[in-house]
Parts: sequence; C-alpha cells; structure tokens
Amino acid sequence: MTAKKASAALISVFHKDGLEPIVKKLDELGVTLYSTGGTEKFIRDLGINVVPVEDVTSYPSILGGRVKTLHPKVFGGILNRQDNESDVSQMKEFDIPQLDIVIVDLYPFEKTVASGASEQDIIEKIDIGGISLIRAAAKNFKDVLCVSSMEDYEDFLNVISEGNGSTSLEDRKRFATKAFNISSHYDTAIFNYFNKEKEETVLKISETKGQVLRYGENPHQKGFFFGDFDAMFSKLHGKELSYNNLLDVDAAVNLMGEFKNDDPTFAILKHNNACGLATRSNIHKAYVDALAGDPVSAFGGILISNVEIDKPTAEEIHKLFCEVVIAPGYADDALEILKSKKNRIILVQNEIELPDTLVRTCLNGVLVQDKDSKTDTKEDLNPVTDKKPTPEEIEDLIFASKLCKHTKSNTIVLAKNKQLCASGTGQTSRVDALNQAIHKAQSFNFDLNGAVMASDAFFPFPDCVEIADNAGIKSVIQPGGSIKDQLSIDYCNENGLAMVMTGTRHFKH
Ligand SMILES: NC(=O)c1ncn([C@@H]2O[C@H](COP(=O)(O)O)[C@@H](O)[C@H]2O)c1NC=O
Repeated sequence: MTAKKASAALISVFHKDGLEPIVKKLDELGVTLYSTGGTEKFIRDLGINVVPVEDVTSYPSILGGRVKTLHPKVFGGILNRQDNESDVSQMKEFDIPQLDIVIVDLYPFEKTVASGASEQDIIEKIDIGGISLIRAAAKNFKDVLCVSSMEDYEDFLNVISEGNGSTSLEDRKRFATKAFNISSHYDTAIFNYFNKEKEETVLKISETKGQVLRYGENPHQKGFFFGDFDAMFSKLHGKELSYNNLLDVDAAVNLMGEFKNDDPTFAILKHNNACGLATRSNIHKAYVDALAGDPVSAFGGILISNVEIDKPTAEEIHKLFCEVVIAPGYADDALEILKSKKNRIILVQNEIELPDTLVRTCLNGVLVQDKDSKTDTKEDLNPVTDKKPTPEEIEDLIFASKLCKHTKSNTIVLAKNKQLCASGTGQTSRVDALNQAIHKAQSFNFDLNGAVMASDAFFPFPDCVEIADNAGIKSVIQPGGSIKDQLSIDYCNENGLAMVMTGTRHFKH
C-alpha cells in the first residue's frame, strides 16, 4: 500500500500568506498540527489547535531563533522508516511523535541579498532548521510528504483534499523532487553570495524558471529557455517565442544597449546580426533608413527601437513581414496597427540589466567570460595617420564600431551618416568580410564615397585598407596591434585615408 493517511504535520513557514486554507483543511481532516513560534501563533489565532514544537523538544526556541526545530525528537519523527522494526521500537522508546507531513517556507535569502541588506542581516537569513526539515522529509518520501515552498501550497491543498487526508507515493516523490530543487537552489544562492569575488573557480548555476520551447534551433531538436523573460519584457501580442527568436532578441537587446542614450535609433536583425541600423532625428526616419540597409534580409527579421514607436513608424513596419518588434513603448495607435498581424510578437523592453557574465557550452564543459562591456568612445580614438577624421566621420566611426562589436567575427562594418551601408559577417578572413560588405552595399546602391570602415580586429596586412580605399572609404577604425600595423598606416598616409586605433578588440565568435 503506497497511500498513507496523514495523522500529524509539522508546519514552520516564513510567509504565512496562503497558509490558512491548508491548516483549516488539515484540522478538518483530524491531522495534529505541530508548529514553531510565529507559525504557531498564526495557526492559534485562526482558532485552530496546534502543538508548540517546544512541547516535543522540551527546549524553547534559542539563540534568537537559530535553533528551534533542530532536535532528535523532531528529526526522528520525520526520518523514521515506518516499515523498519528497529525504527518503530526506537520511536516508542524515545517517545517520538510520528510526522507525516512537513510544510516549510524558507527564510528569503535571495530577496534579502537583493534588497542590499547588511552582511549580518543576510547571514541571519540563511535558514538552517528549515532546510534540514526539507531535506529530511524529502529523503523519507516513502513515508512523508514535504511541502518546501509557499508556491506549492495550492498543489498540496489539492492533493490532500482529493486524497481525503491520504497521500500517494507518487505525490510524495513528486513533492520530494520539488524539495530537492528548492534546497539545492537555496544552497547555490548562498554559495554564490559567499563567492562574490570568484575566489573559487567553481561554477554553480541554478535556474528554476525553465520554459519548454516548441523546439530548439531546428524542429527535430528539443529546446528550453531558463531565465526570467517576464522580468525583461512585457509581451503585448503575438505567438510564442521560439529558440531562434530568443537568440535574436538577445542579440537585438545587446546591440541596442549601445544606443540607449543616442538619438532615435532603429535596428533590424537577422540570424543575430544587424542587416539594418540607422540613427536619425526621429524614429520614422531611423526605421526607413535602417530598412534601406538591406530590405531583402529584413524579411522575417527582428526589429528594435531605442524610443517609443509612433504611428507613422508602425505604418511602415506593417508593410514588412517581421517576427518580433521590441521597443521601450508604443503609441496607442501604433500598437493597434502592429497588433493587426496575428503572429507578430510585440515586446516592451523593461529597464533591466543583463548579466555581465556570459556562459556557453564548450567540449565537455562550459566557457565563462565577462561580457564585452567596452564601448569605444571619442576619447578612445588614437589617430595614427597624417589625415585626421572629420567630426562627422568620428560620429560614423563610433556608430560603426558599436555595431561591429555585436556582429559575428570576422566582421567589417561600412557606415555613412549614421546609417549601416553593409557589413561582412562571420567570414573566415577579414578580406572576405570587407569584400562581402562592399559588394552588398553596392548592390543596394549605396555610395561608399566618404563612408567609414570598422574592423573588429586588427588588419594583419595592408590589403583591407587598399580595398576600402578603392571603394571610396575615407576613414577607418580598428583596434591595432598587428606587427604589420605600419604597412596599413603607410598605405593610408600615401592615399589620404584617416585611420584611428582604439586598442580594444571586439571579437564575437
Ligand atoms: N532554527 C531552526 O531550528 C528553524 N526551524 C525552522 N526554521 C525556519 O523558521 C521559519 C518559521 O519561523 P516562525 O514559525 O517562528 O515564524 C521558517 O522559515 C523555517 O524554515 C528555523 N530557522 C532557521 O534556521
């Protein structure tokens, strides 16, 4: 028989909200309730009989609540094996009450850390007794049902009501799984707090908000997202986001983060790279000029704006088939237009910081690195040629460099008047990336005379500046650092090009 009738429950919870229906139900079912200080008072105030845990331990809660349930009579009541003769006789010998249900809601450690509390307050929010109760009850799931978080109260209430006081082995094991999820996540959070300075080269990630995606990168692959999408975005409309949508949204948000404080800027991305980008005096113009960057690739793209989207912009966007639109907000009439396509995903981006550590799988492990948080500014530009870039060219160099940083390596970005003309993306050589960019820009009738070129890494040879010069490019930004830098500088000097070095490489593999 795997169904067990519950006769006693220990309840010790931090959050008392939501507890009332549970204790009422347990009382109605004739279950004896044992409880700790604040929880006991809460139950008693409801007019329900409850046994203080002190009556079991013969100890008061001591050391400011650090020790209240940590006692053999409590843990014996949870950990005894009901089908083990020796356990059963010891329960009698030591007068230990049988506990069939344990309900715990832990001290809110993570919330306390996030609130910026003092170290002492944080330390006091490391739950010791509660986590021990959870682990003990979950270990003994054959006999005990463990409710380990207030988020599971409703689930538990259904189980106990449907079973009329009995619980099935299946449910007890299901709740034990939840319990070990809670306890391991809790300890991970504590470790990561202590390991803030990253002294231990150990990686502990605990994501509890997993979402099953329709599929992975392709329909025959499974896919999941672990993260808190709702903290980052309010989804106003459209179909469920796919694995690839999420990757594109990530690329879009990271790119637009570079233009947060700039004039209205619009970007269109495909396969994580921008195919259109423009900064203008209003968002309508920015969209039109971003689209002009590559109206062919824009089909099915991810669109992002750094300012609210107005009606004229929405009318233009509406002519295009696009997967996702992201903005800090939408005018009402703009939203109405955008919503008129059933599947179009419309997101409002909330003001929230992205993590500053990047993680990806590698071989049989993972690679971890700091995010490339360096954005090239005017102060970073070291002019290395006789000719210096004009103020307009400097604006374009910074614009192109910001985009370069968010484009797959090897990359070359060509820009003019704060508009992306074209980029070469993810090429195996820098020359290929440049040729791809020039060819693409010319195919969309961009006049590259006076355009600027940004390179994510140094030029190993002077071939790139020569090709760029022949296409009409007048100014170049690159990190520098090649032993043959001087050859590129010499070419620029001989041919009237301006070049600046930043000293910062922006590879994106
Ligand atoms: N010290 C102990 O023995 C102990 N036993 C249970 N707790 C926690 O005390 C809280 C409930 O306390 P109260 O019922 O006094 O409001 C729960 O969050 C529970 O996880 C304890 N507190 C911290 O470790």
